[in-house]
Amino acid sequence: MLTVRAPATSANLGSGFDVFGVALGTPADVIRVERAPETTITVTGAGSEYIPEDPEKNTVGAVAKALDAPARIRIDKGVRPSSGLGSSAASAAGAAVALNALYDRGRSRRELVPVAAEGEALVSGEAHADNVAPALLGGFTIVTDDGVTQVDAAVPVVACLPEISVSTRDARGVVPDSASMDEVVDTVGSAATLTVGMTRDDPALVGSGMHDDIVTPERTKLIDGYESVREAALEAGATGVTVSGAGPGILAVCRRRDQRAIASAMVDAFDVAGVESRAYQTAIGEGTTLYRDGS
Ligand SMILES: Nc1ncnc2c1ncn2[C@@H]1O[C@H](COP(=O)(O)OP(=O)(O)OP(=O)(O)O)[C@@H](O)[C@H]1O
Ligand SMILES: N[C@@H](CCO)C(=O)O
Repeated sequence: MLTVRAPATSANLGSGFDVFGVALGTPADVIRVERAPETTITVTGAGSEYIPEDPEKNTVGAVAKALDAPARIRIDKGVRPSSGLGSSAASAAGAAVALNALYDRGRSRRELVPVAAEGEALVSGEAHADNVAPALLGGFTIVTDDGVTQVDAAVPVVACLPEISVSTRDARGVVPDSASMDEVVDTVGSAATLTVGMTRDDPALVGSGMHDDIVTPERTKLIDGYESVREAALEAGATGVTVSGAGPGILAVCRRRDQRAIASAMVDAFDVAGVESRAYQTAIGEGTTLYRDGS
C-alpha cells in the first residue's frame, strides 16, 4: 500500500488566468492505493457526499485509466469540492503520484502533469493544468502550451473558504470572450510583477501583481460578500486579494505577522454578509508527498 498527501492549490492569482498556480501548505487530501484487478474508489472527509465514487466520474478514476494502473483507491478529502482550492486537482495529482509509484511507471512529476490533467478534463470539460501542476511540483507554477515553469516560493497566504459552492464549469461560463488592449497591458504588467515577487518571496510585489480587470470582476459577482471580505483583508494588512481559482474561495497574500488578523477579518466580513466561512492561515508550500508502506 502507498499513501500520498496531495495539497490544495490556488490557480490564477488574478493576473494569471489559466496560467499561474500555487501549492498551499494546508488543507490537503490523503490518498491510499493498493494494486487490484479493477479500480474501486471510496471517498470520505470534507464534502465527500458530493463526490462520485464511480471511477468513470471521479478524477482519480481518469488518472488510473491514463496510467493503466487499476487499484483500490481510498480518498480522505481535506480539500472540499467546488471550493476554488483545487479539490478535484488534489485528488488527481495525488493519484498520479501514488499509482505511478505503485506500478513503477517511471514517469517524472512533470510527465505526470498531463496525466493528472485528464482528471480535470473529466470534471470541468477542459484539461487545464494550472491546479495539477502546483499540486505535483509545489511552489509557484506557470503553465503554458510550451510546458510548466516552476519556482519554489514560501509566501504567506490566507485562503478563506465560504460555505457556498461555485463549480468550475459554471465559473468558466462567465469568462469574457474578449478584452481591450488597455486591460491586456495592465494584466501583463501585473503578471510580470507577481512573477518577480515569487522569485523573491516578496509579499508586497506578489500582492500588487494580482490585479486583473478582465476575468476577476465577472467571477466576484458569483461570491456573496466578496467586496466586503476583500476590503476587510486589505485593511487588516493583506498585500493583495483575489478569487482563488474559479471561487468561491478567496486568497489573500500577506506578511506572516498580519496573517491572524487577516483571517479573522475575512471570516467576520463573510459573517456580516450572512455567509459562514473558515480561513486557512498557510503559505505557498510543497507538492504531493509520497509515503511508502505506511512510513
Ligand atoms: N476526487 C475528487 N475530488 C473532488 N472533486 C471531485 C473528485 N472527483 C470528481 N469530483 C467532482 O469535481 C467537482 C469539483 O471540481 P471543481 O473543479 O468544480 O472544484 P475545485 O476543484 O474545488 O475548484 P478549482 O479548480 O476552482 O480550484 C465536483 O463536482 C466533484 O463532484
Ligand atoms: N484556471 C481555472 C482554475 C479552476 O480550476 C479557472 O479559473 O477556471
